[in-house]
Amino acid sequence: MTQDELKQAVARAAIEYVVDNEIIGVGTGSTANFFIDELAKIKHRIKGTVASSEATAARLRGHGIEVFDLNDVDGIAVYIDGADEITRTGAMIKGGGAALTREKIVASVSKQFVCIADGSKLVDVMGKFPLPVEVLPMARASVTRALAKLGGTPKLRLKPGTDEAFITDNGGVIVDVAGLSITDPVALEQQINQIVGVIAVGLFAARGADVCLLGTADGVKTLSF
Ligand SMILES: O=C[C@H](O)[C@H](O)[C@H](O)COP(=O)(O)O
Repeated sequence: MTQDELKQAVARAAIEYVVDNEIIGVGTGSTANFFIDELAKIKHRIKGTVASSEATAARLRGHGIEVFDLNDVDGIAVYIDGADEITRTGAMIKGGGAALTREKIVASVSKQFVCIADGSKLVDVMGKFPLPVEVLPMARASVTRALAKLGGTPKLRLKPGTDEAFITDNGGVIVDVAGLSITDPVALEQQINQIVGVIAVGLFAARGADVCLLGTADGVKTLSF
């Protein structure tokens, strides 16, 4: 099976977790996109969605699925999203698609977090995937210096093919920290959150996934945390 076929398989399996007549939180990225396409087939069953990025909102609306502002909903039954890395305890690195801050906000108000990922994302120790940190532009240099002290190599994310900083949906920039070996994700998440100028860090450890649907050659495996 190709990686895309694995992503499609977990996206299909995630439909089981959609709660009828409720608001569904929807993540960002290639795996989440497969999920949106599956959700479109049962859109009549849900009340609507909250999106974790402008790109996701546009794809949902393109399918005729209602997208609510988070401020206009009382709660979210389930949040479904991909990950860049996930451990066997449900901690994740997210933000490869630059949507980490809104993803974290939507996840924080959702009753259940269902991670959908192809098998390559499951790791024993996170950090092979550079850790994304969203930063206020005026604090780029000071936050980069603080992140360097943690032992990794921070690098400003650029717009593809340019030497200009990539700008997020929130007007922030992303600093990707390579070369970390994240043995205590909860502690590192807390430590990075305390750096002044950090908007959010792409470590989802204090609030990790509740369930992971992992696409493997032997089928979709369900990990519960
Ligand atoms: O900002 C993007 C998100 O955190 C994605 O969920 C993550 O990067 C995984 O994306 P993909 O499903 O494309 O591998």
